Amino acid sequence: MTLLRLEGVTVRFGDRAVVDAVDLEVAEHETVCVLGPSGSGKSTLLRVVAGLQPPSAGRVLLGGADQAGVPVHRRGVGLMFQDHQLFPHRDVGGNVAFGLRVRGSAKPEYEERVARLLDLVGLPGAQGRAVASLSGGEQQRVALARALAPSPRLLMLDEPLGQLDRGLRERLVVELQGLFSRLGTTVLAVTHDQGEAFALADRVVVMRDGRIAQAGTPLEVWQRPASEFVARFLGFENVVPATVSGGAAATPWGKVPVPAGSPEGERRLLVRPAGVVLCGAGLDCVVESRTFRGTHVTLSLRPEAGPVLEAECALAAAPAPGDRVAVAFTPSEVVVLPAA
Ligand SMILES: Nc1ncnc2c1ncn2[C@@H]1O[C@H](COP(=O)(O)OP(=O)(O)OP(=O)(O)O)[C@@H](O)[C@H]1O
Repeated sequence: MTLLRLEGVTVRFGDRAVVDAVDLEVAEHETVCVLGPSGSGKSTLLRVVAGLQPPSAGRVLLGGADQAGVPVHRRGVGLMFQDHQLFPHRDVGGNVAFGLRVRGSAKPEYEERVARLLDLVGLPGAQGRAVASLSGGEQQRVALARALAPSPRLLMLDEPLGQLDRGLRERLVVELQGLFSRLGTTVLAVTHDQGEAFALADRVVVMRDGRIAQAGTPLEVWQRPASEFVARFLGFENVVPATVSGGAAATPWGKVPVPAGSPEGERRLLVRPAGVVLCGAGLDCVVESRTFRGTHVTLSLRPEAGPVLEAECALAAAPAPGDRVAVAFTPSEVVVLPAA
């Protein structure tokens, strides 16, 4: 069932639409991550759903009910923003209990719930600790427990792990995912970090200039970016102009095979690095640099023609900078994109 529905939501500041006719649905128990570069309108979209920003046009429906005129505290949404989330002068328990006390819960009732939430976020018994004594990751968990405390029907996260270092972020993303699925929480999160979005979300929504550039499962978006913008935003660099016909594309790198059924004509072409394969004969390149990625190596190759190519290869097979190599292209890793 649909919990949240946005219909043609537009927010204008002056004559600029920073959110532009956005339609979006979030199903119950679903985690949707809105992803996009800085300034694409992600936070503004969240603020509209929360009731912190009135839309200039369009409707926000929660559980089928139009939220026009419904104030923030009556929408039943939980909010967790990236900074200054915690009250520094309250202890951990006081922070988590805040929303419950405001709602008028009795002390024994909320104390039990606070204890259960702190267990859930991996901080059992931390009620009496001072906020200042917590690490960044612990503070993030307390903020999460506080947002979850009043059992919001929709939890909204704005750059939830933005301040944390990568290792901690990766661990917390996995924990959050488990927690949301155990609790059956419906989540709308915004982030500019594609790794975070792809790890957390059932569905990702990529925004560009206030509009939805693409929506789909992480796998769909990753495998079939809808445009050069989305491809580049995901970090893919191998995008060139191409003329597609008869199962191949004429590109600055020469002929590149494309998947069967690809659209023909003047297009843009994405070759994922995994589809640039070192082989005995093909496009001659010089290795410019290589970066170890743990499970594989990313190579930056200077081809005899066309722009620099990014390739991936196994650790053991990695050539060194300055080496001459030849590459061929694997059609399953090639995506024909619309012309720019
Ligand atoms: N109250 C406001 N008045 C005028 N312009 C605003 C206001 N709030 C936001 N904007 C502008 O709207 C655009 C979108 O802002 P928003 O914060 O929604 O983007 P974002 O995608 O969340 O970016 P970031 O990732 O940097 O937080 C920005 O250009 C911003 O400057």
